[in-house]
Amino acid sequence: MGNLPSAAKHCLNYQQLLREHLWSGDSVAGALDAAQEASQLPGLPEYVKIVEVGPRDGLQNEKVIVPTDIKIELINQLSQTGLSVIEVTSFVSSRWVPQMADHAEVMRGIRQYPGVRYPVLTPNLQGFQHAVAAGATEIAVFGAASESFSKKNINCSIEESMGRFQEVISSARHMDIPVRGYLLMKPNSISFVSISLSLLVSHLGSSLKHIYHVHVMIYIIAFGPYLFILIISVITSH
Ligand SMILES: CC(C)(COP(=O)([O-])OP(=O)([O-])OC[C@H]1O[C@@H](n2cnc3c(N)ncnc32)[C@H](O)[C@@H]1OP(=O)([O-])[O-])[C@@H](O)C(=O)NCCC(=O)NCCSC(=O)C[C@@](C)(O)CC(=O)[O-]
Repeated sequence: MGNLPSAAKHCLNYQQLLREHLWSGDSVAGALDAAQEASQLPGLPEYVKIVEVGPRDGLQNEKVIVPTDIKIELINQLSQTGLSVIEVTSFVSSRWVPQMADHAEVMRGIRQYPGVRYPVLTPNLQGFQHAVAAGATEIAVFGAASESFSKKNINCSIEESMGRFQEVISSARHMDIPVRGYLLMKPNSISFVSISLSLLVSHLGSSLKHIYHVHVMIYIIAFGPYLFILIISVITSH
């Protein structure tokens, strides 16, 4: 935690701030003051939730497949940095994403630290069932804002994907498993954010009554001399 850049520290939520101060030996009163001060700043949200997606989003893009024990060690070490949510892996087809083929081994192999949540991606009911069997207690579904992106990523239309998510979400709700939703879009699709979100919410409305957060995540990725901006909308249920 002490190594986090100060900008990142300001993104920590109240519980994190409190924990950080306790770890560093500062008084709880100091932590409370900092949290109260932050929550009183006009226009700022009460907290920002950080989801560390490196073990899943990062490693799925590696050309060389990272060995399972290294992934487990990475997640175990991340668990000790003060992060409260670490996305562990994805229960997708190994034909599509061979980098995530060891999803069950990784899920079973990590040490789950108290206070840290370990969600996984589940594109369909099969993925969800395998995830639960491997011990996942929190999941995320992911859809796309364009038909071509949806087909390319999860091999189905947007409408079909909604049906799959509905199955996954209903099953998750029966098991009291929290669900997050990603909505993927190309960088130039910013204007579609609100339309896509309202479509997604209205499609899933019946099974997603517990939604109360809609976030837009902005990724800025440096690639050589270029900067890419990726906007992702995230709906969280917890
Ligand atoms: C969605 C599927 C599975 C559909 O894949 P499909 O081939 O259309 O599935 P299907 O239902 O036609 O079944 C075909 C075969 O796949 C199997 N199958 C079916 N489902 C599963 C499953 N869950 N896990 C493992 N196997 C599965 C199924 O059992 C069958 O096996 P067979 O009988 O031929 O041996 C496939 O298209 C897929 O795995 N896509 C990968 C999508 C993916 O992981 N994309 C990257 C994550 S999204 C992302 O990175 C963006 C995000 C979220 O990070 C935001 C950001 O960028 O920050």
